[in-house]
Amino acid sequence: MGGIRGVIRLDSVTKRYANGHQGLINVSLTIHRGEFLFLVGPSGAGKSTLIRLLYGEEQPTEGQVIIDQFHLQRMSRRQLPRLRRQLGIVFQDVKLLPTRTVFQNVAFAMEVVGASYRDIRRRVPQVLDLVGLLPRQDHFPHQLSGGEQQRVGIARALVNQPTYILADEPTGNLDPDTAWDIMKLFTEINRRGATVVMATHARDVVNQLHKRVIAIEKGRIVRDEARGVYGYEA
Ligand SMILES: Nc1ncnc2c1ncn2[C@@H]1O[C@H](COP(=O)(O)OP(=O)(O)OP(=O)(O)O)[C@@H](O)[C@H]1O
Repeated sequence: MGGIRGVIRLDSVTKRYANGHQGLINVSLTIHRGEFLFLVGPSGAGKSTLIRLLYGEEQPTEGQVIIDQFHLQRMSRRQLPRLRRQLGIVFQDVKLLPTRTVFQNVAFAMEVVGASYRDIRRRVPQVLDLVGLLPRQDHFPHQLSGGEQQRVGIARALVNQPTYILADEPTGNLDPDTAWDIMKLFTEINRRGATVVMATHARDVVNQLHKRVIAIEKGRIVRDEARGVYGYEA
C-alpha cells in the first residue's frame, strides 16, 4: 500500500465541498513520528477539513493522503477500521454515552475493536489513571464537569494505544485553567511517543508550548514553523 511507518503525508491535497466551498487548496505536508503539531488559523480556514481528511471522514477532490502504510485513496472501505485503530480522535464535543459509566464509555472503544474482557479489565484502569479519573470510573457523564468529560474523551481516544492523536479544538468548551490541564495531558501523551495533531484557537497555549505550528488561511498553508507561535489576535 506504500507509505513510511509513522509518517503522515499530504500530497497536493485539494478539498472542494459539493456546495462549492473550498476546504483546502493544494496542501502538501509531512508530519513525522512523535511530532506535536498545532493547526491554527481563522475560523473557516480549513483546519477541521484537514483533520477529517486524515481520518478518512472526507476524501480529497485532488491529491493523496498517506498515513503509515495506509494510502487512503487506494484502500478499500473495509480497510478503514485498521487505519482508525492507529488513530485516537478527540473532538470539542466529547459525546459520551450518557447511560454508561466512565469505565464503560472507555471500555466501549475496546469492545468495538474486539478486545478481550481480560484486556479491557487491565487496560481501562491504566488509561483512566493517566487522565486522573480512576476514582470516578463508576460515575456517569452527567456527574462530571466539562473538563472531566473531556478527559474521558481523551482516555477513550488513547485506550487502543494509537500511534496518532487527532484533536479538533479539544479545549474549545473549557475555561483557561482546565484547558491547560488538558493540554498538559496531550503533551504527556506526546512525550510517551504518540504523534499529536491539534487544531486550536487556544492562543496562549500555542505561544507557550513552542511546538510546530502550521497556519492555514483560506485553505492554504501560509506558515510552517518548528517552534512557532499562534500569530493572530485572539
Ligand atoms: N461539510 C461541509 N460542507 C460544505 N462546506 C464545508 C463543510 N465543512 C467545511 N466547509 C467549508 O470549508 C471551509 C473550511 O472549513 P473548516 O471547518 O475546515 O474550517 P476551520 O478552520 O476548521 O474553522 P473553525 O476554526 O471555525 O473550526 C469553510 O468555508 C467551510 O464553510
